[in-house]
Amino acid sequence: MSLGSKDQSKKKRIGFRHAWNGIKEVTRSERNFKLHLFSTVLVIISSAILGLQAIEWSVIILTCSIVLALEMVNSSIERILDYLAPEWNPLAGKIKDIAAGAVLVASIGAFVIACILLLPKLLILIGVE
Ligand SMILES: Nc1ncnc2c1ncn2[C@@H]1O[C@H](COP(=O)(O)OP(=O)(O)OP(=O)(O)O)[C@@H](O)[C@H]1O
Repeated sequence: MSLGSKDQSKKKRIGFRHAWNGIKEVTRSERNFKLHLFSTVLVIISSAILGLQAIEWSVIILTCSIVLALEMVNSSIERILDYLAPEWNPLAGKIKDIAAGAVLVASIGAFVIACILLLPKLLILIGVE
């Protein structure tokens, strides 16, 4: 039986609320996510002050979103493993390390991109170049 359009839009709203609850949960409980969120806000404020072009904004937003989303996936993997394998287990440890490594790779990439896009404009702004 197919859902009516009213039921479908209610289902979509509920799905969005669950996703929002997930964002609130990691913001509340994950120190690393808070750190990445703070860095994202800092980069966005700096980008606004330095006047990036549309394509540069797109790269910055995409990069920051990837880091935040990966941090959330990493937190989910940690919780799944804490639930399925609460005791010490070498395989669980390796899986957690790999997931944390994925976040680190994306974070290093984001840092390099932020330097490439923001540093030259910052140097011009403070009159070094
Ligand atoms: N059940 C386990 N068995 C073996 N090693 C584990 C286990 N749980 C955690 N570890 C090791 O401790 C590290 C930290 O795991 P933890 O679940 O405490 O994540 P965390 O401190 O929140 O890490 P992150 O900074 O990546 O969010 C893992 O990367 C892994 O090396």
